[in-house]
Amino acid sequence: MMLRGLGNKVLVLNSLQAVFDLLDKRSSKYSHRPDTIFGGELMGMRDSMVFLPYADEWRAHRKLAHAALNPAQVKQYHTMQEDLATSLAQCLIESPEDFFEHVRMISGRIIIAVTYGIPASQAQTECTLIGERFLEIAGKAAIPGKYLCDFLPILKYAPSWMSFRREAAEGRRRMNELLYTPVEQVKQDMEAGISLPSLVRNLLMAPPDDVTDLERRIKWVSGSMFAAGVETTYATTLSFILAMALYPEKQKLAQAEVDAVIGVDRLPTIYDRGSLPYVEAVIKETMRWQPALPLSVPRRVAEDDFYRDYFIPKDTVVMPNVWAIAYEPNSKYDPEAFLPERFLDLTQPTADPALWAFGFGRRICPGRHMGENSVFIMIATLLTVFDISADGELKPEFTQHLVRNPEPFKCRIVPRSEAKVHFVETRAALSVA
Ligand code: HEM
Repeated sequence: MMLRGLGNKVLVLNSLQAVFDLLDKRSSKYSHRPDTIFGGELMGMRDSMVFLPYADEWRAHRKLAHAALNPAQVKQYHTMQEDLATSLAQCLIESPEDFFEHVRMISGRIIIAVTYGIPASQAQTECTLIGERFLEIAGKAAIPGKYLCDFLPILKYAPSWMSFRREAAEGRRRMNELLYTPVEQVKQDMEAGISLPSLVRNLLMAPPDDVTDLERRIKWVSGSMFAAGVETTYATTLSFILAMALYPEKQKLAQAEVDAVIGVDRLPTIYDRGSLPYVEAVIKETMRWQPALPLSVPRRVAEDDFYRDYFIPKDTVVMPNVWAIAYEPNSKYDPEAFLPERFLDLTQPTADPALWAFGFGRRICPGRHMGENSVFIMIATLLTVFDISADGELKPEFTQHLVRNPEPFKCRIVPRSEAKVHFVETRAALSVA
């Protein structure tokens, strides 16, 4: 579907086949990002990995990200992720009604811990808050049409006292704080010999060959991790809590599997992932039922192209309509229903969200292995320790941002037994993160 307006052209791709044909098979033409005036130019986010043009600078960032986030490397972050999932359980035992804030703070702390290795201390909380302050403005900058200057680029020359110019300047200041403060902390910790394993420490100690201008690039890569990793992890975990409150019978089935496989005398670990197929199906169904990025992250076509007799002009913005892929009609399973079973049925396969939720081709999410582990350990820990149920009538509503989050809702999150509370306390006492 092609949309045109105010001199812009937007191509919406509504099938997995079309998305693969263009974004995967023709990666060299379809791997650019659209330019934005507010976020990209005025705030300066154009230099972050998410928005960089598909060129050498982006390749250097991806090389650093791959060195730190490939499947072998992410294993060293398992303990930190498990510690922080336990922290989430502790917070929920203390004040379950604040579950939105707790999931948000722990999603941020996981990224800070893995990226900078800063332990759970004032320093880590401060870094998370620095990141959150940046996201307040960056999140708005990513909403198409939020700022008029993105449609009328001439407005970028407006006087600096105008409110959107002042907001962009504040966004730039907050972004610089996120880029510099935590990396400086890691360098100090390394000098003092107290740094923990982290993406930044590993890259500073053993940079990949051929990457020059290392420190500046490490700052950008690590800052991009926070911006790209927090909201998606948070949105997926909150959608899971909402699903469990709406579909208690699915929660019971997942809890029965957890109890049978890991037993009733410990908390889950990331190594349990392969032994919990129903829990994995619940996670896939959560990602399908409410995709965190329903229009993925837009691309821009580098040159004129033809596809199935259609002409796609240079600079067209391309939106992979992940929502349409997730809700593709299926003769056996209603796309509107929350049915993890669809992912266990080999006779009527449903496209696995691993194929579309993390993006496509050369720009596929570099944090997907880590993100999947974070989501798994938070969800498996919640299923082990708590019963989640609706508190009054639940009408699911979602934000209309690039990353789609549930709007505030109420639910009860109650420990399943005193013994579970005890495991959380015992495990928390061993925590280093
Ligand atoms: C459930 C969790 C996550 C989901 C659903 C998700 C999804 C996505 C998607 C759809 C894209 C766009 C890819 C494209 O253009 O085709 C993306 C890009 C990106 N993600 Fe993730 N992500 C998640 C977690 C993370 C985490 C934990 C990190 C960092 C540690 C991360 C870092 C990034 C970065 C840096 C990019 C930009 C890549 C580029 O433009 O080259 N993501 N992610």
